Amino acid sequence: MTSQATRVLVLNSGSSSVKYQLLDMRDGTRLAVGLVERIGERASRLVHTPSGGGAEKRERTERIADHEQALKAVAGELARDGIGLDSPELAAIGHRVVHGGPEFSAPTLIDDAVLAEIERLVPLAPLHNPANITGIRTARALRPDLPQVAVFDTAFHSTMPEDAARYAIDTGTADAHRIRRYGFHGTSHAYVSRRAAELLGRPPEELNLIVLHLGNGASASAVAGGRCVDTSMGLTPLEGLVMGTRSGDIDPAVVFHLERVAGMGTDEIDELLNKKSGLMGLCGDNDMREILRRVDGGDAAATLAFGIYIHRLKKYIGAYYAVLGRVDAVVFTAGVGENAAPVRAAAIAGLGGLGLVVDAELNAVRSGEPRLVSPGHARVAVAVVPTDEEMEIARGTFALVDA
Ligand SMILES: Nc1ncnc2c1ncn2[C@@H]1O[C@H](COP(=O)(O)OP(=O)(O)O)[C@@H](O)[C@H]1O
Ligand SMILES: CC(=O)OP(=O)(O)O
Ligand SMILES: [Mg+2]
Repeated sequence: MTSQATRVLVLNSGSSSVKYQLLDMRDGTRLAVGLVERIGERASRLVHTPSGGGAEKRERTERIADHEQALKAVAGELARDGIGLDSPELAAIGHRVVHGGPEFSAPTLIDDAVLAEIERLVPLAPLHNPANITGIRTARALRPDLPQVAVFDTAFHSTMPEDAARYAIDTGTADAHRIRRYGFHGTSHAYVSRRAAELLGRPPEELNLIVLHLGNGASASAVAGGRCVDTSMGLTPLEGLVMGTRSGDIDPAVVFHLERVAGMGTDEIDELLNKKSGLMGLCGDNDMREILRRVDGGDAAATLAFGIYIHRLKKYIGAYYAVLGRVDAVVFTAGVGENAAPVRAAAIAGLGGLGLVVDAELNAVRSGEPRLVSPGHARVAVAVVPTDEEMEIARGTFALVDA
C-alpha cells in the first residue's frame, strides 16, 4: 500500500442489491454513494451519487444479470468520476459479511481460507452470506492485488456472556452444530453506541445503552460500557423483534405444528417465517411509511400489525432494562428508528415509571443529526442516532490495512 492510499470502497451486497460507498479515511469524506437494486430482474436500477463539487446524481435502468455485472457497472461509474478501482489512492475494499460464526470477532483480511470459512457459514445465514461471497469473489477478480477485508455483523456481539449467548438445549447437540446466539447488525450497534456517547458527552465506558436498530431487519441490543451484553437476534437474523417480513420470536413448536398438522415442508416454513411474516404477513405491507398511513386511515389490519410490532419492542426495552440494571439512554436507529416518530412515541409510551419519556415536539423534529427526543429533566435519555454501517465497515477495514 502506498502512503497516499487512504480510500476504502465499502460493499454491502444483499440478495438482489449492492449498496456501496467510497470513503477517504483521512477525514471521512464520502466520495461516492450508490446502490444497484433488482439485480437479475429485467429492469435493474443503478443510482450513483458522486459527492462534493455539486456533481449530479446519475440513474440508469437496465438489465443487470448478476452481482458480477453489478460490480462492474459500479466500477464503471467510479471510473467516470476519476475515482475508479485502478486508483493508487484505493487502500482496500471492505465487505459487509453478515455471519462470522464463532471464528470471526474482528475485521479480517480475506484469503482463500477465510473465504472458505465464510462459505461454510452459509447454512446459518442463507439469505445474506451467499450475496456477500459473490461480492468478495467479484471484487477480488477485479483487483487481485488489493487487500479485501471482511467486516462481520456478528463481531460486536461476540462479547456476550454465555448466559445470554447460549440456548437452553442439550449442550452436546448445541456444540456439535455451533448452535448459539450470534447476533447481527453489529457494525450498526457499535457505531451507534459510540455516537450516542458523543451526543451524551460521556465516555462509552461509563454508559449503559439500549440500542434499537429498526430497519427492514430489526434488532435490539444491551450495551454496557461499550460492550454488547445481550442482543435480540440469535443463531440467524430471524429471532427477536417483529421485522418487515420476519416473524421474530415465536414458539419453536409452531414449526413442528406446521410440519405435522399443516403438512408444510422445511423450506416452505423457512420462507414463511423469513419472507412472508412480520409486518408483511400481518397486514400485507412491510414499509412502515405505508403502515402509518393506513393506521391514520383507521385500517384494522395495519393497526393490529403496528400494535404487535410495538408490543414486542416494549418487551425488549423492559428485558434489557433488567439485564443492564441501570440505563442511561434508549437509542433509536435505522430507517424506521430514525424516521418514524410515531414508532418511537408508541414504544416509549407508558414507560415513565422506568424514567423513560418522549417530548412530543422534540420527537417530531426531522433531522439527519444525532439528537435527544426526551425532555431535559428525564431520568433516562431517549435519543435518535442515524446509523452509518458503511463508515463503520470502512473504519474497521482501514484500521487493518493501515496497521
Ligand atoms: N419516513 C419514514 N417513516 C417511516 N418509516 C420509514 C421512513 N423512511 C424509511 N422508513 C422505513 O425504513 C425501512 C428501511 O430501513 P433501512 O434501515 O433502510 O433497512 P434495510 O437496511 O434493512 O433495508 C423501510 O422499510 C421503511 O419502512
Ligand atoms: C442481518 C440482517 O438482518 O440484515 P438486514 O437488516 O440488512 O436484512
Ligand atoms: Mg440495514
